[in-house]
Amino acid sequence: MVQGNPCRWSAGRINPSYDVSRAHTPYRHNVSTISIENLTKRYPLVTALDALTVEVPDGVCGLVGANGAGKSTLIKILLGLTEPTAGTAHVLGHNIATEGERIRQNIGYMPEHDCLPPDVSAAEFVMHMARVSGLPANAARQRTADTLRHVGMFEERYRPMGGYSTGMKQRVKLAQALAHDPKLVFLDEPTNGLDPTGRDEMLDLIRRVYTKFGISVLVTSHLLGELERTSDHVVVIEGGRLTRSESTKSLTSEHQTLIVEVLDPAGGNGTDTAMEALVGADLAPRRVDQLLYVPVTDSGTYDTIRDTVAGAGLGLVRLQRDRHHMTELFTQGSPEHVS
Ligand SMILES: Nc1ncnc2c1ncn2[C@@H]1O[C@H](COP(=O)(O)OP(=O)(O)OP(=O)(O)O)[C@@H](O)[C@H]1O
Repeated sequence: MVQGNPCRWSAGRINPSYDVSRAHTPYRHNVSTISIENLTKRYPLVTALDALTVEVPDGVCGLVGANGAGKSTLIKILLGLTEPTAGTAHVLGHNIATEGERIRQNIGYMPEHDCLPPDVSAAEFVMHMARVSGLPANAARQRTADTLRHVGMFEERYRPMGGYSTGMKQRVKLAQALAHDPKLVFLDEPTNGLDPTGRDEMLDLIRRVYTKFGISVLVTSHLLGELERTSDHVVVIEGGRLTRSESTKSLTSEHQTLIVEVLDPAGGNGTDTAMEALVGADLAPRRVDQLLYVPVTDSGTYDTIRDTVAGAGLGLVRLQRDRHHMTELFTQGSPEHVS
């Protein structure tokens, strides 16, 4: 069960002639890492996945859904830990029903829950996982050092893991998923239990798993917002069904909104006047303090705002595109805009 070139990871650090065929791989939207067709999983009391069909491209893909949406079930099926009730899936081109071993040779898995033996050090544990995956002793030792260095656990690697903080444990779980140099890793809720700083550091590490080492990532979260800057692509599931599958860029750039700020040269309340005038021009402004947020309906919206504001005798101080965040797109009611 030796995976790929056992020296590639370490060679990346010490050898300038490192094989860059996978590192710094540009994101390729048209390459499917995982292909899922009509995947269904029924438990006696609940349907965890309901005819799910989706293509997961190369790169970092966020799998987002509320608790119980079916994320862990999907990962377990793709790993071959549980069988689907119906449907098929291919991981790295291999069929989950018939080529489970090939798939497992090429993927790493970071489980959601704490699973680290407390009396064992990180170095011993990651080394063991690399050996179990089939690496020869020397390569496993080198890879263990490299992965623990990558996740920032090199200094602490000889301490028993029972004394580690949650953040340190999450990092070791990530290191063991990477130890055998897989082509793809499944990370199940890697930011669980982390404080905001720890979460940001973990998200940066995950991003670098792809940009630095060329390992594709499927990362789950119940928090849509945190995957925005980490993921190239986002798959959203709800009740085991697909809600959305889109590139992060297109998700956050759709539904454009313009921020409008005006000034009344006569000294009155220009914002109220502008609000009234824009509604009269068939736009749908929303007011937050002295700013108006106006949804873009077509390419003429800019001109309409400019002309309407000028026609109302006001000065246009600001006409600026609002940047959308993924959380807004899935929030009920009026989104809160963050510029
Ligand atoms: N082994 C099982 N037996 C019965 N029902 C299960 C089993 N595993 C999961 N479920 C149910 O399937 C549904 C989906 O669970 P799953 O763990 O996949 O969701 P999730 O999106 O990963 O949520 P969480 O983040 O809370 O783990 C839930 O209703 C859960 O209770």
